[in-house]
Amino acid sequence: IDSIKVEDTYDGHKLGDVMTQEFIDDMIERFKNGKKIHRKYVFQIIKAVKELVYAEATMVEMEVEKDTSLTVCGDTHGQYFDLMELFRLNGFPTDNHMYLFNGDFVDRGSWSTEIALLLYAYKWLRPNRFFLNRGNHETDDMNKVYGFEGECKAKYNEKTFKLFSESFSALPLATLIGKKYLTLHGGLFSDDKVTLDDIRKLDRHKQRQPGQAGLMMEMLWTDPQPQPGRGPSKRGVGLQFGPDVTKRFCDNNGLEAVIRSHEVRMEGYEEEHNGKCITVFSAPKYCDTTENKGAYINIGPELKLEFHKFDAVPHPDIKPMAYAQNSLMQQMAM
Ligand SMILES: O=C(O)c1nn[nH]c1-c1ccccc1
Ligand SMILES: [Mn+2]
Ligand SMILES: [Mn+2]
Ligand SMILES: [Mn+2]
Repeated sequence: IDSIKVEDTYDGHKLGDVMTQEFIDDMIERFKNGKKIHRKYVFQIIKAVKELVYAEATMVEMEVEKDTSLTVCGDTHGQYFDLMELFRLNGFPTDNHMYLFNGDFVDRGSWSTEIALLLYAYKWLRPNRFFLNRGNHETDDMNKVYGFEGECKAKYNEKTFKLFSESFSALPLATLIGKKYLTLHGGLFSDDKVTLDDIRKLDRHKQRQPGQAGLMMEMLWTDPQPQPGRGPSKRGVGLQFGPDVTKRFCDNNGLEAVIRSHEVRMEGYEEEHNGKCITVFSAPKYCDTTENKGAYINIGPELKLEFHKFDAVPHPDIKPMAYAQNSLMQQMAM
């Protein structure tokens, strides 16, 4: 990247070798005004974060220390202006206001590069105060179809997407909060015997994409169901798990609850399975069509869950999936 020179005419804040709050504040304003940042900085940010998250455990373990708090957010799906609304209501990330984003940062909404770069910039600035779990939309197959690949190529270039793709494969798959709440994007497993240690021991670097079977796929794809036992997934990938599965997993692993995302909820969140399976979704008015609220969860040092809902805000007139590459049929017709 050193060979790339930033032109004197570039009107944005300059980035040196380390991330700064000033750079982030300038980037937030540029993105709000429909501007981009220099591709040199895009490469720097993604490469720095890829190295940071690569070195993290497959299950990150963190505590909410005295005088700090943690906000858990669910899917944001490229809805940058709604993420700004969340930060306006709940506070921007700081040293003692930590954030965890529980996957599906990108795809669908047409400001996916803005969201990904902002979350990455915060990760680089405060790596031990800002946490990212991989979602099923941090994968090549989904990004090709649901807009992120097309948006990277349209706003930046092909290399930008390749770097993001490599960084997505490096992301942790779960984050344990205060030994009581396991957060992951999708949900639980086809096997009752899976323990936190199995997740810790999972070598995520051996398998870059989740595929159609296995622990990684299930962590990114499964959904809760009201009936006991396990059932087929409505998505054709993964499975559905009932309240008994969640109870056994929590009891076997000393957990209070599992916090997951991956599905829209009309109120932005939902406590299911007798409060042991919690869904949090942070993309209000999803795809500009569903009349759902967004939500986030605030957790203090006493590890109590405080649920907050919020509404979508107006955004520039760019539709969801504006950069999605031509559909496969159209591509074949080319
Ligand atoms: O984009 C979504 O709605 C989504 N969020 N998580 N998984 C999906 C999805 C969308 C289409 C097909 C399969 C999964
Ligand atoms: Mn999603
Ligand atoms: Mn998902
Ligand atoms: Mn919208």
